[in-house]
Amino acid sequence: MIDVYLYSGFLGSGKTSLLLHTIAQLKAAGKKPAVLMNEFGELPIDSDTVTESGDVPLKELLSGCICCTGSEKTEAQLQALLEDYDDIDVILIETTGAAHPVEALDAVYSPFFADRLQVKGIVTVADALRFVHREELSPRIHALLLEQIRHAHVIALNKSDLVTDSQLATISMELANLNPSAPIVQTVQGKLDFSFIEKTLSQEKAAQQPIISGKHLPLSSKVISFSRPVQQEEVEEWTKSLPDTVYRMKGYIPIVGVKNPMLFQYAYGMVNWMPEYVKMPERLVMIGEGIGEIEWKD
Ligand SMILES: Nc1nc2c(ncn2[C@@H]2O[C@H](COP(=O)(O)OP(=O)(O)OP(=O)(O)O)[C@@H](O)[C@H]2O)c(=O)[nH]1
Repeated sequence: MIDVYLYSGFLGSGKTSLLLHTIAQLKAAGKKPAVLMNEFGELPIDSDTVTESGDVPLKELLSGCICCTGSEKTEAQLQALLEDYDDIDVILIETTGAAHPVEALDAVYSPFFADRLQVKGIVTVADALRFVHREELSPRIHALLLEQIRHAHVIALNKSDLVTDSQLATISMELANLNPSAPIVQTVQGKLDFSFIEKTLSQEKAAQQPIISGKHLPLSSKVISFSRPVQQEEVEEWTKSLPDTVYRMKGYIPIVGVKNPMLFQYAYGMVNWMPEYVKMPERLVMIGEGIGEIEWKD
Protein backbone atom coordinates (compact mmCIF):
# COMPACT_ATOMS: atom_id res chain seq x y z
CA MET A 1 0.00 0.00 0.00
CA ILE A 2 1.11 3.53 -0.78
CA ASP A 3 0.70 6.04 2.04
CA VAL A 4 -1.10 9.24 1.06
CA TYR A 5 -0.77 12.52 2.92
CA LEU A 6 -2.78 15.63 2.14
CA TYR A 7 -1.25 19.05 2.68
CA SER A 8 -3.82 21.75 3.11
CA GLY A 9 -3.68 25.37 4.20
CA PHE A 10 -4.59 28.85 3.12
CA LEU A 11 -3.04 30.59 0.11
CA GLY A 12 0.60 31.34 0.78
CA SER A 13 0.66 29.72 4.23
CA GLY A 14 3.73 27.57 3.48
CA LYS A 15 2.41 24.30 1.99
CA THR A 16 5.08 24.15 -0.71
CA SER A 17 7.81 24.87 1.84
CA LEU A 18 6.51 21.98 3.98
CA LEU A 19 6.22 19.77 0.91
CA LEU A 20 9.84 20.39 -0.12
CA HIS A 21 11.02 19.74 3.42
CA THR A 22 9.02 16.49 3.50
CA ILE A 23 10.40 15.35 0.14
CA ALA A 24 13.97 15.93 1.34
CA GLN A 25 13.36 13.90 4.50
CA LEU A 26 11.65 11.06 2.67
CA LYS A 27 14.45 10.83 0.14
CA ALA A 28 17.06 10.88 2.89
CA ALA A 29 15.22 7.93 4.45
CA GLY A 30 15.46 6.03 1.14
CA LYS A 31 11.76 6.42 0.30
CA LYS A 32 10.36 7.27 -3.09
CA PRO A 33 7.82 10.09 -2.80
CA ALA A 34 5.54 11.32 -5.56
CA VAL A 35 3.64 14.58 -5.61
CA LEU A 36 0.25 15.64 -6.85
CA MET A 37 -0.18 19.37 -6.95
CA ASN A 38 -3.24 21.38 -7.39
CA GLU A 39 -2.07 24.65 -8.83
CA PHE A 40 -4.08 27.75 -9.33
CA GLY A 41 -4.26 29.71 -12.53
CA GLU A 42 -2.24 28.58 -15.48
CA LEU A 43 1.32 28.77 -14.19
CA PRO A 44 2.84 25.69 -12.61
CA ILE A 45 5.15 27.69 -10.35
CA ASP A 46 5.18 25.44 -7.32
CA SER A 47 5.71 22.36 -9.44
CA ASP A 48 8.82 23.96 -10.96
CA THR A 49 10.24 24.14 -7.45
CA VAL A 50 9.42 20.53 -6.77
CA THR A 51 10.91 19.32 -10.02
CA GLU A 52 14.10 21.23 -9.21
CA SER A 53 14.39 19.18 -6.05
CA GLY A 54 15.27 16.13 -8.13
CA ASP A 55 13.68 13.01 -9.51
CA VAL A 56 10.31 13.23 -7.78
CA PRO A 57 7.42 12.04 -9.92
CA LEU A 58 4.91 14.84 -10.18
CA LYS A 59 1.46 15.36 -11.59
CA GLU A 60 -0.13 18.73 -11.54
CA LEU A 61 -3.62 19.98 -12.00
CA LEU A 62 -3.92 23.31 -13.65
CA SER A 63 -7.51 24.01 -13.09
CA GLY A 64 -9.58 26.78 -14.59
CA CYS A 65 -11.61 27.47 -11.50
CA ILE A 66 -9.26 28.02 -8.60
CA CYS A 67 -11.79 27.27 -5.91
CA CYS A 68 -12.68 23.79 -7.18
CA THR A 69 -10.22 20.96 -6.91
CA GLY A 70 -12.21 18.86 -9.36
CA SER A 71 -12.08 15.45 -7.76
CA GLU A 72 -12.45 13.64 -11.11
CA LYS A 73 -9.30 15.35 -12.35
CA THR A 74 -7.45 14.47 -9.17
CA GLU A 75 -8.59 10.90 -9.62
CA ALA A 76 -7.31 10.83 -13.20
CA GLN A 77 -3.95 12.25 -12.16
CA LEU A 78 -3.61 9.72 -9.37
CA GLN A 79 -4.36 6.97 -11.82
CA ALA A 80 -1.71 8.30 -14.20
CA LEU A 81 0.82 8.51 -11.39
CA LEU A 82 0.20 4.91 -10.38
CA GLU A 83 0.44 3.72 -13.97
CA ASP A 84 3.62 5.64 -14.77
CA TYR A 85 5.56 4.75 -11.63
CA ASP A 86 5.38 1.42 -9.89
CA ASP A 87 7.94 2.07 -7.17
CA ILE A 88 6.30 4.92 -5.24
CA ASP A 89 6.14 4.58 -1.44
CA VAL A 90 4.42 7.81 -0.50
CA ILE A 91 2.12 10.24 -2.31
CA LEU A 92 1.94 13.82 -1.10
CA ILE A 93 -1.02 15.82 -2.32
CA GLU A 94 -0.80 19.58 -2.05
CA THR A 95 -4.20 21.14 -2.46
CA THR A 96 -4.58 24.70 -3.62
CA GLY A 97 -4.94 27.09 -0.73
CA ALA A 98 -8.40 27.90 -2.04
CA ALA A 99 -9.71 24.35 -1.74
CA HIS A 100 -11.53 22.51 0.96
CA PRO A 101 -9.24 19.67 2.12
CA VAL A 102 -12.04 17.14 2.23
CA GLU A 103 -12.68 17.62 -1.49
CA ALA A 104 -9.27 16.20 -2.26
CA LEU A 105 -9.96 13.23 -0.01
CA ASP A 106 -12.96 12.42 -2.16
CA ALA A 107 -10.71 11.56 -5.10
CA VAL A 108 -8.31 9.53 -3.01
CA TYR A 109 -11.11 7.47 -1.54
CA SER A 110 -12.21 6.35 -4.99
CA PRO A 111 -12.93 2.59 -5.00
CA PHE A 112 -10.54 2.42 -7.90
CA PHE A 113 -7.55 2.89 -5.61
CA ALA A 114 -8.90 1.19 -2.51
CA ASP A 115 -6.40 -1.67 -2.71
CA ARG A 116 -3.39 0.54 -3.48
CA LEU A 117 -3.68 3.73 -1.47
CA GLN A 118 -3.80 4.16 2.24
CA VAL A 119 -4.92 7.64 3.22
CA LYS A 120 -3.06 8.68 6.33
CA GLY A 121 -4.66 12.08 6.86
CA ILE A 122 -4.54 15.84 6.50
CA VAL A 123 -1.74 18.16 7.55
CA THR A 124 -2.91 21.76 7.60
CA VAL A 125 -0.47 24.64 7.48
CA ALA A 126 -1.82 27.61 9.42
CA ASP A 127 -0.23 30.95 8.63
CA ALA A 128 0.36 32.59 12.04
CA LEU A 129 0.18 36.15 10.75
CA ARG A 130 -2.86 35.52 8.60
CA PHE A 131 -4.58 33.80 11.52
CA VAL A 132 -4.07 36.81 13.78
CA HIS A 133 -5.77 38.98 11.18
CA ARG A 134 -8.32 36.42 9.98
CA GLU A 135 -11.29 38.63 10.85
CA GLU A 136 -10.26 40.89 7.97
CA LEU A 137 -11.08 38.13 5.49
CA SER A 138 -14.49 38.09 3.89
CA PRO A 139 -16.89 35.69 5.67
CA ARG A 140 -16.65 32.84 3.15
CA ILE A 141 -12.89 32.95 2.87
CA HIS A 142 -12.65 33.15 6.65
CA ALA A 143 -14.91 30.10 6.87
CA LEU A 144 -12.63 28.19 4.46
CA LEU A 145 -9.58 29.01 6.57
CA LEU A 146 -11.34 27.66 9.67
CA GLU A 147 -12.51 24.54 7.82
CA GLN A 148 -8.94 23.77 6.80
CA ILE A 149 -7.97 23.90 10.47
CA ARG A 150 -10.96 21.88 11.70
CA HIS A 151 -10.23 19.01 9.32
CA ALA A 152 -6.54 18.70 10.13
CA HIS A 153 -4.97 15.71 11.84
CA VAL A 154 -1.78 17.70 12.38
CA ILE A 155 -1.47 21.49 12.36
CA ALA A 156 1.78 23.23 11.43
CA LEU A 157 1.60 26.72 12.89
CA ASN A 158 3.90 28.23 10.29
CA LYS A 159 5.50 31.67 9.95
CA SER A 160 5.91 31.60 13.71
CA ASP A 161 8.84 33.98 13.17
CA LEU A 162 6.43 36.73 12.15
CA VAL A 163 4.46 36.96 15.39
CA THR A 164 5.38 37.50 19.05
CA ASP A 165 5.56 34.74 21.66
CA SER A 166 2.39 35.93 23.32
CA GLN A 167 0.58 35.98 19.96
CA LEU A 168 1.85 32.44 19.35
CA ALA A 169 0.41 31.31 22.67
CA THR A 170 -2.96 32.90 21.86
CA ILE A 171 -3.06 31.44 18.34
CA SER A 172 -2.17 27.97 19.63
CA MET A 173 -5.04 28.17 22.11
CA GLU A 174 -7.47 29.33 19.45
CA LEU A 175 -6.37 26.58 17.07
CA ALA A 176 -6.79 24.00 19.83
CA ASN A 177 -10.33 25.29 20.43
CA LEU A 178 -11.15 24.90 16.76
CA ASN A 179 -9.59 21.48 16.57
CA PRO A 180 -8.96 19.85 19.94
CA SER A 181 -7.60 16.59 18.54
CA ALA A 182 -4.82 17.75 16.19
CA PRO A 183 -1.37 18.38 17.66
CA ILE A 184 -0.09 21.89 16.88
CA VAL A 185 3.58 22.33 16.00
CA GLN A 186 5.15 25.76 15.58
CA THR A 187 7.22 25.95 12.42
CA VAL A 188 9.30 28.33 10.32
CA GLN A 189 9.52 27.76 6.55
CA GLY A 190 7.44 24.60 6.94
CA LYS A 191 10.22 22.76 8.76
CA LEU A 192 8.15 20.08 10.39
CA ASP A 193 9.71 16.72 11.11
CA PHE A 194 8.07 14.16 8.84
CA SER A 195 8.58 11.38 11.35
CA PHE A 196 6.29 13.36 13.68
CA ILE A 197 3.60 13.56 10.99
CA GLU A 198 4.01 9.88 10.21
CA LYS A 199 3.80 8.84 13.84
CA THR A 200 0.81 11.04 14.63
CA LEU A 201 -1.13 9.95 11.58
CA SER A 202 -0.40 6.28 12.10
CA GLN A 203 -2.50 6.57 15.27
CA GLU A 204 -5.26 8.49 13.50
CA LYS A 205 -8.21 7.25 11.64
CA ALA A 206 -8.17 9.23 8.44
CA ALA A 207 -11.09 11.53 7.80
CA GLN A 208 -14.06 9.95 6.13
CA GLN A 209 -16.38 12.91 6.27
CA PRO A 210 -18.76 13.64 3.46
CA ILE A 211 -17.76 16.40 1.12
CA ILE A 212 -18.49 19.87 2.36
CA SER A 213 -18.07 22.00 -0.65
CA GLY A 214 -15.81 25.01 -0.74
CA LYS A 215 -16.90 25.51 -4.29
CA HIS A 216 -17.55 28.82 -5.93
CA LEU A 217 -15.92 31.02 -3.40
CA PRO A 218 -15.74 34.64 -4.47
CA LEU A 219 -12.10 34.13 -5.44
CA SER A 220 -10.63 34.75 -8.83
CA SER A 221 -7.20 34.72 -10.38
CA LYS A 222 -5.65 36.83 -13.07
CA VAL A 223 -2.38 36.98 -14.92
CA ILE A 224 -0.39 40.21 -14.90
CA SER A 225 2.21 40.72 -17.63
CA PHE A 226 5.29 42.91 -17.78
CA SER A 227 6.35 44.42 -21.08
CA ARG A 228 9.71 45.76 -19.83
CA PRO A 229 12.11 45.18 -16.94
CA VAL A 230 11.10 47.02 -13.76
CA GLN A 231 12.73 48.02 -10.47
CA GLN A 232 12.13 45.80 -7.43
CA GLU A 233 11.21 48.91 -5.42
CA GLU A 234 8.53 49.84 -7.95
CA VAL A 235 6.92 46.44 -7.52
CA GLU A 236 7.10 46.66 -3.75
CA GLU A 237 5.50 50.13 -3.79
CA TRP A 238 2.77 48.74 -6.04
CA THR A 239 2.06 45.86 -3.65
CA LYS A 240 1.56 48.39 -0.83
CA SER A 241 -1.13 50.11 -2.89
CA LEU A 242 -3.09 46.87 -3.40
CA PRO A 243 -6.26 46.10 -1.44
CA ASP A 244 -6.17 43.52 1.39
CA THR A 245 -8.29 41.24 -0.77
CA VAL A 246 -5.23 40.36 -2.87
CA TYR A 247 -4.38 37.16 -1.00
CA ARG A 248 -1.57 35.76 -3.06
CA MET A 249 0.76 36.56 -5.97
CA LYS A 250 3.40 34.36 -7.52
CA GLY A 251 5.33 34.61 -10.72
CA TYR A 252 8.40 35.82 -12.52
CA ILE A 253 9.16 39.52 -12.94
CA PRO A 254 11.84 40.98 -15.22
CA ILE A 255 14.11 43.22 -13.12
CA VAL A 256 16.39 45.95 -14.47
CA GLY A 257 20.00 44.71 -14.48
CA VAL A 258 19.11 41.09 -13.56
CA LYS A 259 19.62 38.43 -16.19
CA ASN A 260 16.56 36.25 -15.71
CA PRO A 261 13.13 37.24 -14.42
CA MET A 262 13.12 36.86 -10.63
CA LEU A 263 10.72 34.63 -8.73
CA PHE A 264 8.35 36.93 -6.87
CA GLN A 265 6.12 35.76 -4.05
CA TYR A 266 3.57 37.76 -2.13
CA ALA A 267 1.46 36.51 0.75
CA TYR A 268 -0.33 38.66 3.28
CA GLY A 269 1.62 41.84 2.61
CA MET A 270 5.00 40.08 2.68
CA VAL A 271 7.17 40.10 -0.40
CA ASN A 272 9.85 37.56 -1.26
CA TRP A 273 12.33 37.64 -4.18
CA MET A 274 14.48 34.78 -5.42
CA PRO A 275 16.93 34.76 -8.33
CA GLU A 276 16.24 32.25 -11.10
CA TYR A 277 18.92 30.43 -13.06
CA VAL A 278 16.74 29.77 -16.05
CA LYS A 279 14.55 32.12 -18.03
CA MET A 280 10.96 31.71 -16.87
CA PRO A 281 7.91 33.36 -18.45
CA GLU A 282 7.51 36.98 -17.33
CA ARG A 283 4.13 36.71 -15.72
CA LEU A 284 2.53 37.00 -12.35
CA VAL A 285 -0.56 35.21 -11.09
CA MET A 286 -2.71 37.12 -8.63
CA ILE A 287 -5.45 35.56 -6.48
CA GLY A 288 -8.01 37.48 -4.52
CA GLU A 289 -11.45 38.93 -4.40
CA GLY A 290 -12.56 41.79 -6.61
CA ILE A 291 -9.20 41.99 -8.39
CA GLY A 292 -10.62 42.42 -11.90
CA GLU A 293 -9.56 46.06 -12.21
CA ILE A 294 -6.05 45.71 -10.81
CA GLU A 295 -3.29 46.18 -13.34
CA TRP A 296 0.45 46.73 -13.37
CA LYS A 297 1.02 50.24 -14.70
CA ASP A 298 3.66 49.91 -17.36
N1 LIG B 1 8.70 34.69 7.22
C1 LIG B 1 8.31 33.49 6.79
N2 LIG B 1 7.99 33.30 5.49
C2 LIG B 1 7.61 32.07 5.09
C3 LIG B 1 7.51 30.99 6.00
N3 LIG B 1 7.10 29.89 5.32
C4 LIG B 1 6.93 30.26 4.03
N4 LIG B 1 7.24 31.59 3.88
C5 LIG B 1 7.18 32.38 2.65
O1 LIG B 1 5.80 32.53 2.30
C6 LIG B 1 5.64 32.46 0.89
C7 LIG B 1 4.67 31.33 0.53
O2 LIG B 1 5.23 30.07 0.85
P1 LIG B 1 4.80 28.72 0.09
O3 LIG B 1 5.47 27.59 0.78
O4 LIG B 1 4.98 28.88 -1.38
O5 LIG B 1 3.23 28.74 0.41
P2 LIG B 1 2.04 27.89 -0.24
O6 LIG B 1 1.07 27.64 0.86
O7 LIG B 1 2.56 26.70 -0.95
O8 LIG B 1 1.42 28.90 -1.29
P3 LIG B 1 0.22 28.58 -2.35
O9 LIG B 1 0.61 27.33 -3.08
O10 LIG B 1 0.19 29.80 -3.19
O11 LIG B 1 -1.02 28.45 -1.56
C8 LIG B 1 7.03 32.27 0.30
O12 LIG B 1 7.52 33.54 -0.04
C9 LIG B 1 7.82 31.67 1.46
O13 LIG B 1 9.19 31.96 1.40
C10 LIG B 1 7.86 31.21 7.39
O14 LIG B 1 7.79 30.35 8.26
N5 LIG B 1 8.23 32.49 7.70
